[in-house]
Amino acid sequence: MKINSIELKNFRNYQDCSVEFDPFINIFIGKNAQGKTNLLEAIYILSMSKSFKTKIVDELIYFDEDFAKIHGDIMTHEKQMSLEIVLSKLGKKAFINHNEIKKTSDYVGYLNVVLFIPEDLMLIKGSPRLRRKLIDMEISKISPVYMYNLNKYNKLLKERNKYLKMLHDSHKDADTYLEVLSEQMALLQVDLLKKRIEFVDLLNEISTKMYDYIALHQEKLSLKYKSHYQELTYECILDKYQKSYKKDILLGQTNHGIHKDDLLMYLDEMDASIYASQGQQRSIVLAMKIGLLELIKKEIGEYPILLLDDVLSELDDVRKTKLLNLIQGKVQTFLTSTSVGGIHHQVIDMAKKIEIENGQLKGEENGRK
Ligand SMILES: Nc1ncnc2c1ncn2[C@@H]1O[C@H](COP(=O)(O)OP(=O)(O)OP(=O)(O)O)[C@@H](O)[C@H]1O
Repeated sequence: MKINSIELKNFRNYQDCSVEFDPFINIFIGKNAQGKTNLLEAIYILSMSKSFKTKIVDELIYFDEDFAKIHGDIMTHEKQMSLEIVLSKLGKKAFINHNEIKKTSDYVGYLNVVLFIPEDLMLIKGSPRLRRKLIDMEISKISPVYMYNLNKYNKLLKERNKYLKMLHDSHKDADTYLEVLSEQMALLQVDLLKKRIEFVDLLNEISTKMYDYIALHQEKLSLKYKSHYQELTYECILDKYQKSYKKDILLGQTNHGIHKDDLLMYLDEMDASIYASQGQQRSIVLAMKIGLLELIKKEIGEYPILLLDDVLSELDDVRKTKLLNLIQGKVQTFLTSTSVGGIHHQVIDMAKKIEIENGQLKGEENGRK
């Protein structure tokens, strides 16, 4: 899939912007704070209907304006489509081919992106929440049902935690309502967990190969999903709920479930969250991101778009070349850089270079190589 062009109105520091893209490599070049990441963010929002930087819609709208608009013409499965996101003080609206789409799970999936930002290095040593978020985001791109059920689960979890606090504060025991909430959550978890485990198994298979290629066969990467349940059955999950009613009420929260799970990473059986060096962490994240490109291609038959924000400077020449070899001629890629200096000359030669200054594209017609 590809984005042919994008138009922005009042988005971040872009008042009016329109740009056509190269089907393969596009580089946004500019000094600091000119709007390079903002442009990547716009593409990301067009894909996921939300930002990777903020939950506050107002921050996305040009100072003092009432609304922002992101419009993109895309090509997917050889079909041309238009996607549009309108952001205002009232929230956001999503449109496909000018028809409003109310449910996020019906919108996400037409334009798939894989994002790689410097903060992703935190995936290895940061909190399990980051790894769960990655799993959920990536499965949501390929499975609207998963996204829909996950939203339902999160709402139930919020409701259950609120109810547990109430039981705790009023010194009450478990009752029928807690039982009903637990049953509903157990039922949803069977499918959600199955999907997560399948996803991690597939990602493991691909990322292991990618790591082997990137890290020059030095050690073996393996990924494993960590769940709280012995068996993936409704009965087993519900039994665990029932056995932890007392503890849950005492602590006023649900102490197990997919919201507590983790993605474990090993290098030659050693826990990467403890032992991986900086270089190894970069290789793991890169292997996983390329693994995601391949996984999405396998699932939906097309490569997603790759967004690289400031990450090339984090990679050494060997990794840069390997990344380039893996995506060249296959994946539409957008990357940001303050200068062309840090970028492989092969990339520069074939890319469309888009210069950005203070929310304006410098001579769009000069953007071509
Ligand atoms: N809602 C907004 N309205 C107007 N300008 C905004 C808004 N949000 C952010 N900006 C401006 O956008 C600029 C930052 O843009 P961006 O993060 O894309 O920079 P960048 O070119 O990627 O820089 P760096 O190389 O430092 O990462 C800042 O000047 C900031 O003031």
